[in-house]
Amino acid sequence: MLAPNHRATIDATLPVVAANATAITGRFYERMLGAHPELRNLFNQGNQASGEQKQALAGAVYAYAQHCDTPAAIEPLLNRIAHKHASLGISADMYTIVGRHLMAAIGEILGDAVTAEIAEAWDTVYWRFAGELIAREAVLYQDAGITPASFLREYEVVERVAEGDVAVSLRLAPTDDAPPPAFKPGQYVSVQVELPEISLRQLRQYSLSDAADGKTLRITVKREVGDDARPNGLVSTHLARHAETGSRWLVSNPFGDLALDTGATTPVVMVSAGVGVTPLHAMRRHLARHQPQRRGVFVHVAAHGGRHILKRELDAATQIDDLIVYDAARSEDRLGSDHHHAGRFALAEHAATIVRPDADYYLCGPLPFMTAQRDALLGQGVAAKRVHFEVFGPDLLTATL
Ligand SMILES: NC(=O)C1=CN([C@@H]2O[C@H](COP(=O)(O)OP(=O)(O)OC[C@H]3O[C@@H](n4cnc5c(N)ncnc54)[C@H](O)[C@@H]3O)[C@@H](O)[C@H]2O)C=CC1
Repeated sequence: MLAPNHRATIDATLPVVAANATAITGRFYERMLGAHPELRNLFNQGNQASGEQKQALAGAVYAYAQHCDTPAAIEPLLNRIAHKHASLGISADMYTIVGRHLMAAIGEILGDAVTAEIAEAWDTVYWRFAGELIAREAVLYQDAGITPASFLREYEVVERVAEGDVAVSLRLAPTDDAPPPAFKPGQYVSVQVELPEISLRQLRQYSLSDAADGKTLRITVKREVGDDARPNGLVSTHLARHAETGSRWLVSNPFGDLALDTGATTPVVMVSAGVGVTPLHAMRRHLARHQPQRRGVFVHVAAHGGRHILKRELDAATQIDDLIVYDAARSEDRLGSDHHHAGRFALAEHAATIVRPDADYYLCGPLPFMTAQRDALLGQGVAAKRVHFEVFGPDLLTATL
């Protein structure tokens, strides 16, 4: 529990910090990356350019300050961040650097309004937040048998398969003799690439798109085309271009808390759009291989057959009912065989197929898609704790819930 005087100060200053949150975190990144340019490698340059990174940090710190005395409310956010940090090799000493620049940025943006008492209360909140993450990350590293200094391992691309017009699946085998680490369906790895064009090394997370086979890991990478707000996906474009069979890459251990409960027997409902299919496809493959009697529904939304990622692997025999939706179907797409619904997907229209007693629901896709499906499921009477989702990239959904 925060001390009562700190709690009162935090509650009194939350509105002004919230109103200035993105200015504070924007200044924080400028200061910190100016003083420690090497840390630029750790931050997604696309998210920096679009401003999503600073919104996400602001959302996380704000949510923590508000809810830190109610662990149940804050637990999912802390776990999600800790998993992401473990996939990036974040070490405990980095929190000192972040803390110093975050407190300095608060002082710069809010000026004289920051009394010694206010600074002390926010410093306390920051260090509790940091302490919670450091502890969780230490456990994740220990369980994986790695340290932040040894979080990457070399893998070779042993198979490369085009997924329609938009993506490529890469099967990766460790170059040492040991098998790859075990993982849960739904988890992701970070892949490191060198980008000489921007003099940076970048790490990006990719969901594992197949169930474990004890020999390889598979990722599926979509070429991300940019727009006014964000540049082309530098890392995915680089991988799509250069990750030929035989090429070698540094890859993290699998992490991620959006994982199928493989010990349960209750129905599983997977709802994805676009490349968001990847973690849910791994769940589907796991069910086909290891729990063929477990029932469920696999809903996937793509524009059309050419954009339907992992389409060729849908036929494994399972108790899973498929609902494939093309919302911009082409003339060659066959309704009834390769898709079951043409037109915009609205979950409520398919509630009789999708909503099942005792089911767990996993959502993955663009943020507006996940928000719409979550709202629709709650509208159908599904309990919020049954709806699992993970925002890839900065966590703007948690910030908006
Ligand atoms: N583990 C994870 O959480 C992963 C998440 N992702 C995320 O998934 C997203 C996938 O993006 P793209 O493939 O570019 O998807 P996209 O933008 O191509 O959309 C896929 C389909 O969903 C439809 N759609 C989008 N919003 C909708 C809504 N609100 N209601 C109904 N239909 C909707 C679109 O019309 C389109 O047919 C990315 O934002 C990525 O960050 C990707 C991989 C893994």
